[in-house]
Amino acid sequence: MILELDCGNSFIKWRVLESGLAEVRAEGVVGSDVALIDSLSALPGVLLTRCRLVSVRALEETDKLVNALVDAFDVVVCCAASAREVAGVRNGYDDFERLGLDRWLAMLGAFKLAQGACLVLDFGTAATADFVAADGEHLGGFICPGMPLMRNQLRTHTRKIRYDDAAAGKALEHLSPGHTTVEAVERGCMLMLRGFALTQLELARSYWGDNFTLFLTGGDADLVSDAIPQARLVPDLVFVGLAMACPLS
Ligand SMILES: Nc1ncnc2c1ncn2[C@@H]1O[C@H](COP(=O)(O)OP(=O)(O)O)[C@@H](O)[C@H]1O
Ligand SMILES: CC(C)(COP(=O)(O)O)[C@@H](O)C(=O)NCCC(=O)O
Ligand SMILES: [K+]
Repeated sequence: MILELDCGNSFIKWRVLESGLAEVRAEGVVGSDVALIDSLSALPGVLLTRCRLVSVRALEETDKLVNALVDAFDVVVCCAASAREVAGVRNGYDDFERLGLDRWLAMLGAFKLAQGACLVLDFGTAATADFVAADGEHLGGFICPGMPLMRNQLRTHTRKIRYDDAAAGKALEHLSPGHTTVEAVERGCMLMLRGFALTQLELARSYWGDNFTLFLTGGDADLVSDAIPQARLVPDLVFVGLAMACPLS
């Protein structure tokens, strides 16, 4: 079986596939290397042989995780690496190695699924936008703080904004102006995310009219999805690209 990992700045997204099949046997989201190994060890009837992984973490941190996986499961690990061009998509950064690998893989996945121009919006620790033209040229992108960074900046850098995560979830049941601190902050940050998304959508329209596909991905994608009904919500977009960057055959 194949283990797939998407190591973001906050969470590790994992899933286990049957070798040679697209079928997902098990999947999850964990906050640490130890929690990952524990979750995988607890899976009944799973024998991992290979692993493909993408990480936006520091090299030493990623190496540490790879070593832990090899020790625990004796897997052969393939780490996605930067490239100038894959599957018809051309990296648009001045220095192609500086482009976040999660962004790159999400673009590869999106271009494969769309077969044409696409806008990829990823809502994780950071919120990112990337534009890929119909000929596969990456036109560049934008990065801004995602929901966890926005709320934590307010909680850390003000004296009186304090609330816990449980209160945060409830505050987002509506989007009317808040009557409590938690409602005001959570709804305000959510509107910032939506504003970001709608601005990217306008830019894409100015480039391509209606001839493009808009993809939403990342753990907080559902915070903006009902504001953009025409978008395709593809939570595993990075994994689609990961399989392209690390073919295991
Ligand atoms: N099962 C989950 N565990 C943790 N966070 C989740 C989960 N499902 C959705 N989220 C949301 O996903 C966000 C993190 O998104 P993610 O794409 O995993 O970030 P990153 O790739 O930067 O680690 C969190 O702010 C949280 O609101
Ligand atoms: C922009 C990111 C921080 C997003 O990371 P994430 O929110 O998915 O954890 C990551 O793609 C990254 O570290 N990129 C390198 C800088 C760049 O893409 O220009
Ligand atoms: K991510």
